[in-house]
Amino acid sequence: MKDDLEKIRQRIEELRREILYHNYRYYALDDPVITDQEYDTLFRELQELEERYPQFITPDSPTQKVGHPPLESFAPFEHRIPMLSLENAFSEEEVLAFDARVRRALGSPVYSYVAEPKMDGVAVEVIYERGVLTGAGTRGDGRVGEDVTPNVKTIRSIPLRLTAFDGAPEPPEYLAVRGEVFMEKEEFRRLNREQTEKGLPPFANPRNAAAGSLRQLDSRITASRKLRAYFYGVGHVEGIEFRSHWEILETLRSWGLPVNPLRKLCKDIRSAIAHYHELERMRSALPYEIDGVVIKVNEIELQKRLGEKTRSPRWAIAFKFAAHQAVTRVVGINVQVGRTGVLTPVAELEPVQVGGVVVRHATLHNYDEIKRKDIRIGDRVVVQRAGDVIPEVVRVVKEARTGSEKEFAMPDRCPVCASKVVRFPEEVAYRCINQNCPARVKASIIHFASRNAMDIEGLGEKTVNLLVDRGLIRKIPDIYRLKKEDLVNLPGFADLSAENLLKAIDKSRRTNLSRFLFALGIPYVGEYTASLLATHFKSLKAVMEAGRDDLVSIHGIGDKVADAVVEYFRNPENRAMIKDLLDQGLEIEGEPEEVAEFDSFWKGKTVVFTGSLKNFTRDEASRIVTSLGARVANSVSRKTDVVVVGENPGSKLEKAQKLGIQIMREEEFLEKVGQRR
Ligand SMILES: NC(=O)c1ccc[n+]([C@@H]2O[C@H](COP(=O)([O-])OP(=O)(O)OC[C@H]3O[C@@H](n4cnc5c(N)ncnc54)[C@H](O)[C@@H]3O)[C@@H](O)[C@H]2O)c1
Ligand SMILES: [Zn+2]
Repeated sequence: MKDDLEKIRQRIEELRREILYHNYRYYALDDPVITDQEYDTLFRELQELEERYPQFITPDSPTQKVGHPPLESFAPFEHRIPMLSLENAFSEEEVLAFDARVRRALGSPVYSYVAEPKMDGVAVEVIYERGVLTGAGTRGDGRVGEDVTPNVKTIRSIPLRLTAFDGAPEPPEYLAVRGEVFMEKEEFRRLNREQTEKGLPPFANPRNAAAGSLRQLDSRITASRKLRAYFYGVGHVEGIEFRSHWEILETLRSWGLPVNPLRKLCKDIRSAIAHYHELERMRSALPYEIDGVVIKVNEIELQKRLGEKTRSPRWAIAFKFAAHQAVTRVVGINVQVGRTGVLTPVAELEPVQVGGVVVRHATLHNYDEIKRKDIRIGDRVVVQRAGDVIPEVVRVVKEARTGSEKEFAMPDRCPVCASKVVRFPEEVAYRCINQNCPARVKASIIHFASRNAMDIEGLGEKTVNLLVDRGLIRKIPDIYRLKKEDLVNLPGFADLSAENLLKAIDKSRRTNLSRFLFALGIPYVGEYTASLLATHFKSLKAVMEAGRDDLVSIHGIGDKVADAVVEYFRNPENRAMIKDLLDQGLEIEGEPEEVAEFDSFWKGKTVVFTGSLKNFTRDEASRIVTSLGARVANSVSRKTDVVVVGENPGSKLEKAQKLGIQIMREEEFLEKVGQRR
C-alpha cells in the first residue's frame, strides 16, 4: 500500500516536470514539441491523480497555475484582476456535468448562457483610459504578463481610440478589455513560406505564429505580420457597470472593438451544445482557427456567486473540438525544389480521411524535422490537419514498426536538374544552387507574378508551368515578351483569356520599389525586408549600389540579409536580368516617405461623401478611408466627423455646416489620405 502511494507520488512528480517543460516550450518559446491533444492527456492524468490523492496537491503544481511567468526581456505588465485559464470539456457529458454543478451551486436554474468560438491565439489585455489605448499586455502567469503595448498598437483592428457608435454609452474612465490576438490561416501559410525560403524553421501552427509575432522586441516585425483580434471580456473597469456578459460583448462592439459575430445567446445548455455543433461544421471554412466553444454563464451577478478556482472560473467551460487526426502510412518521401533552391521534403501518404478531407501529402518541413521525429519510409504515422492548413505528420507510431522501414536521406543531387545540393552552415535548409534549374525558374516566376509581388492576375502555377514547359518563358523578363499568338493556341486559352493575361502583364509594368524588390526573390528578402530597403534607399539604383555597411546600418537588417543583397546585385546575371526588365518598359516608383498607417487621421472617424470627386469614384474614396480606419456613412448626423465635398454637393453640405462638422474639399482630402505631398 505504502509502495503504491509512493509510485503515485512519483508519477505525479514526473507529470509535473513534463508539463512544466511543455509549458515553457509553448508559452515562453512559442515552440511546442508535442500536440495540444498529447498535452491535454498529460494534464488530465495529473488532474485526476491529484483529485484522487489530494494529499499530493502542492500550490506550485501546473494544475494550480496559469500559463508561464513573463520573459524578462519584456517590461512586466500587471493585471489588476488576474487573467485565468478555462476548464476543458471533451464530451457532451462533461458539459452537462458542468451545467449540473452550476445549477447546484446556485440553487436555481441558470437564466442564460453565452456560447462563443474559442479563438486559437494569444490572450491579451488592453487598457483604455477615457477611451484612449494606454497599454497592453499578455496573460503571462495570470497576474503579470509581458508589456506588448507598441506591438498591439500595430494591429489594425484594435482601435487606438474608442468611439461610441449606435447610441452606446461613452467609453468609461478605465477599461481593461480582454481578447485573443490571432493570425488568419492564409497569413500563416504566407509567413511559413517566407520562413522556409529564409532557411528559418516554420511555425507549428497559426497560434504559435501569432504568439511569436506579438511577442517581439521590435514592433516593426509585429507590424509586418497581419494579426487580428477579437475581444471577449473585461478585466478591471471604472465608470461603468455591466449586468450580463452579452451586454459586455455588445457594448465593446459599439465602441469599435472587434467582437466575434459568431457568438450566441442561449436559453439553456442544450442550445449552447447545439451552437457547438454548428460551429464545428463551420470550422474548416472559417478564415481563422478555433479549437472549441467557450460556454459562459451570462448574468454577472450569478458569475460572482459562482466565483473561481485558482486556475479557472467556475462559471465558464471550454468545450473543445476533437482534433482532426488519423493514422496512415508513409509510402514515400519526395523532394520539392523552391524558388531559392530550398529542397522541401514531402511525405507521400496512403490516402486517408482526416476530418472529412482526403489527405495524400504532408509537409515534413526540412531534414532536421524528419530526424527529430524519426520519420521513416513505410512508417505508420499520425497526421493532423488543422483547418485547411497543410497537413502535418505529428508523430510516428513506433509500436507498429516491422523493421522494414527505410530511413530517408536528403539527395545530394537536385531531383529536377541533377546539380549538386549544398547546405550552408547554420541553415536547416538544403538548396539546389543552379540558377537555371527548371524547378527554380518556375517557382521564381510564380513568385514574381504573385499577388504581393508584381500581382499579375492569371499567371499562376498552372500557366507558368505550361509556359516554361513549352519554352515560351525561359527567364523572368520573357513574361513581358509574350504575344497573343504565343498564347491563343495553348490548351485552356482562348482569345479572351489570352488578351486578359496580356493586359494583366502590361498593368504590372507600373509598380513600386518594395514590390519589385520582393518580386526578385533575393534570398532572405521577404515583404518586410523589401519594404525596409525601399523606404531607406528610395530608388532601385541606390539599392543596387548599396554596400554591406550601408545595409547593416538599417535597423532591422542583419549580416545575413546584407550579404545576400550585396551578392545578388553583384551577380552579372541578375544585373542583366534587371536591365532586361527595365528595357521591357518596367517603371518602378520610389517609396512614399513615411507609411503613416497606425495613428492615421482617419482612424475611428465617421465620414460622409457628397458631390463628385475628380480623382476617385465614391467607391474608391470610401475604400481608401476605410482602409485607414474610418467608417463611411450615407447621411450627415451629429455622429459625423468629416464631410468630404466634391463638385455639385447636395444638401449634405448644408446640414454639415449647420451642425458645425468639419468640411473637407478634395484637395485637402488628397493630402489627408497621403495621395499628395
Ligand atoms: N502543446 C503543448 O506543448 C502545450 C503546452 C501548454 C499548453 N498547451 C495548450 O494550451 C491549453 C492550455 O492553455 P490555456 O491555459 O491558455 O487555456 P486554454 O487555451 O485551454 O483556455 C483559456 C484561454 O482561452 C482563450 N480564449 C479564446 N477564446 C475565448 C473566448 N471566447 N472566451 C474566453 N477565453 C477565450 C483565452 O486566451 C484564455 O486565456 C492546453 O489545453 C493545450 O491545448 C499546449
Ligand atoms: Zn535544381
